[in-house]
Amino acid sequence: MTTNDACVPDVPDAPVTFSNLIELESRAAKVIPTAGFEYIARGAGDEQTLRENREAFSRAFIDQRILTGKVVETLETSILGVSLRSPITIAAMASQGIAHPSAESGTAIAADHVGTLLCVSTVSTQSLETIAAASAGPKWFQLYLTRDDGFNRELLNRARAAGYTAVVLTADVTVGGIREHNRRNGFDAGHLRGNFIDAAGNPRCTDRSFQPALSLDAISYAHEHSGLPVVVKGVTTSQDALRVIEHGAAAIQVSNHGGRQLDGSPAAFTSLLHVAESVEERVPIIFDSGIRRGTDVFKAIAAGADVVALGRPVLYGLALGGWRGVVSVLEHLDNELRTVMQLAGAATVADIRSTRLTFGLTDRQIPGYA
Ligand SMILES: Cc1cc2nc3c(=O)[nH]c(=O)nc-3n(C[C@H](O)[C@H](O)[C@H](O)COP(=O)(O)O)c2cc1C
Ligand SMILES: O=C(O)C(=O)c1ccccc1
Repeated sequence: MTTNDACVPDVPDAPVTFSNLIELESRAAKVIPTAGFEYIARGAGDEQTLRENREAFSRAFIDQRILTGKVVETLETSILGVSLRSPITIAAMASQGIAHPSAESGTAIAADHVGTLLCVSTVSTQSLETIAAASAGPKWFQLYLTRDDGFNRELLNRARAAGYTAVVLTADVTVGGIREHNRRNGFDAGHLRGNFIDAAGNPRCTDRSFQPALSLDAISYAHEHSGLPVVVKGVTTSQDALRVIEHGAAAIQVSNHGGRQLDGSPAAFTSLLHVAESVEERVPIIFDSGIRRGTDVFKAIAAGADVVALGRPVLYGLALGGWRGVVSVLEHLDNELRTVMQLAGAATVADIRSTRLTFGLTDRQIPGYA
């Protein structure tokens, strides 16, 4: 037994009440054992990028439109043919059994309940088939390429066979990020990998380590062996956005992995501003890293994202209230977004897209400042 599975909380499925998603973190810290909590909550290195993911939103302001006569009509939207009740989807997150015994199945039930999309990690606690069977809702499969080619092909086949409708190729984990807390805590989630064992519990993969030499060929590889559209996750620059689109990406996910990989990379929101301008709507854009408020969702869409993906708060909801806790988290963020839309004069997601953002001036830039 390792420190992280010492006492996974078996909290009953029940709605969770809270004021905002930020305060959920300290609540979750009380129920998830320390090693697992730090694995989820913290970032790489000095956590400069983790902090900046939040800070960047506070420098962008929403140009409010008044006297429009508009009332919020719908939050509905779609991405790669998937209809969503709201532009808020769930990011791929590994080892969800750390947060709650229902693990990814709990998250899948919640996603279906609220009508959103779930992205399932290669390194999920439960197998991708178990998670697919837990709910009927739409699912994408997040791919980490291992060094075992046969296993990679098998995974992609399994994902298609189980009904996943896209592959999300994560490109920013060519090696694990520098996460000192995990070393200090002796944290190892390696035993929590449902896709890497067969029904009898035997290993399915000869070398579980991830492929460090990822190149653009991985896009066509993932597409050929799954027959599914490929989303490239971990795009932070315009140049890379254009390169992956040229090499067949059906969509891109602007993300810095929630500040868990390259510390010192810019806020994902800062990256989005550049990337969206260069992409010019050639492919849809999914955005993640740092979304905690309805205003963040609004700003990301106004900056050019089609949908956002929510990370850590989903696991906090799972830890605090099982699948019903995840529903509380998603509904809360939807409600905040609805209020922000109404105040800003946006009746639909398309209206959010056409809202302009203003960027904070420093005192010295304010006209008339001496
Ligand atoms: C506990 C945890 C596990 C994660 N595991 C994966 C993973 O297996 N694959 C992946 O592509 N991203 C993974 N991510 C990154 C998320 O997909 C997403 O980029 C990030 O959490 C978004 O930032 P946020 O948590 O600030 O919302 C993980 C994130 C967390 C918090
Ligand atoms: O922890 C993560 O963010 C992550 O993506 C990951 C990478 C390798 C194994 C497990 C999770």
